[in-house]
Amino acid sequence: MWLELENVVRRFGERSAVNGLSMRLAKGSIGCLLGPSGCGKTTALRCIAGFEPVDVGVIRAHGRVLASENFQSPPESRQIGMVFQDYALFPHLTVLDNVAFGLHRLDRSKRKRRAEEILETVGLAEHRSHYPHQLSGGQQQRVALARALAPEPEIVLLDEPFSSLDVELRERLSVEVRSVLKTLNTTALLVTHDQQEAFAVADVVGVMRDGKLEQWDTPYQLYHRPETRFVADFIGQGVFIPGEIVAAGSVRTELGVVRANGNGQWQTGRQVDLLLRPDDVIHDDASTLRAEVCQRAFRGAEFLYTLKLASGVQLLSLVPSHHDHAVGEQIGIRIEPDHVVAFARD
Ligand SMILES: Nc1ncnc2c1ncn2[C@@H]1O[C@H](COP(=O)(O)OP(=O)(O)OP(=O)(O)O)[C@@H](O)[C@H]1O
Repeated sequence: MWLELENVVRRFGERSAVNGLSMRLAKGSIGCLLGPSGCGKTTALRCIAGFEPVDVGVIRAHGRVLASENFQSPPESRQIGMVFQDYALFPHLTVLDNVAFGLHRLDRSKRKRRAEEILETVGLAEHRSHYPHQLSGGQQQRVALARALAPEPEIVLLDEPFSSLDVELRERLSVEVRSVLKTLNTTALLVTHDQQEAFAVADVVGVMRDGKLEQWDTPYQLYHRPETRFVADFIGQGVFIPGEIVAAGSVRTELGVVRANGNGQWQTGRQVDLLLRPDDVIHDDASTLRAEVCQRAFRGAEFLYTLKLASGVQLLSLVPSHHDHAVGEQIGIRIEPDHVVAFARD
């Protein structure tokens, strides 16, 4: 593994900001720590970079121990590049000089060539003589990325790199940054509280809660196979509906018997909650199962309908927008069972 954290703990007084964090990232992979404010993402990143010591546990990277309880290698020897939220560019240096800044080991002409090469990769070659204030926020962040990548670090850490940008730019830049990292086969770890960003950039995402990971998985698995309710709630939209297990993998609900993937034991008679995502509830005129439209949000290509069952239980359903139904109308629905997940009720 190229980056490995084993049971890492970092305490501030009584409180453990990072509290038994374990994760592994393969060479060339992009990982992401995703979680609500205060869950310890930034502290974890700072421990990896060497700006915070580790109280318990070990951090290994590219074949070396970087930090453990009684050892801290200095940040500058870790071969780790950092990209911060606020770019932290030098205002009095040109784009080219900003990027060349970290290349002090190379001679002058090699520095310039390397800086030009990496500016080409991030699509900013023609801005090489500009100063940071002459660039847009997105361009400045790409310069910051180029500067971090120029010395060819073994790992790049990105701390909320897009959060000061507007939504549209954020989306575009996440895709661009992923493409640059993949082109260079760079191993990277991103920290964000924005799920869309995590999914757009990373191969593998860890949902953090109270200083540790709830699940470290592909975006697809996190969305369709959340292992805990916290992950199910934090990732994507959805509702829980009550049910009872009637056989392994079968749950009786108000919607009929639904096939489901379980995260608990399949004892017959056990009470569970089924997670239904908006894409699990399909609009089907031919279905005898009916639900009333309570709310609708137009999203261009689709409507997000909030539907009410006879019992009053509400569902969300994503429906192509040419199916234009009014609030109060009854529509036919069926459940697409492939991805339904059941959670045992305590
Ligand atoms: N230097 C510090 N001294 C004391 N407490 C700290 C310090 N740094 C972080 N903390 C605390 O540790 C917890 C985790 O903070 P951290 O910044 O790692 O969270 P985060 O998930 O990155 O949050 P955010 O998304 O809001 O930045 C918080 O309760 C924070 O107040």
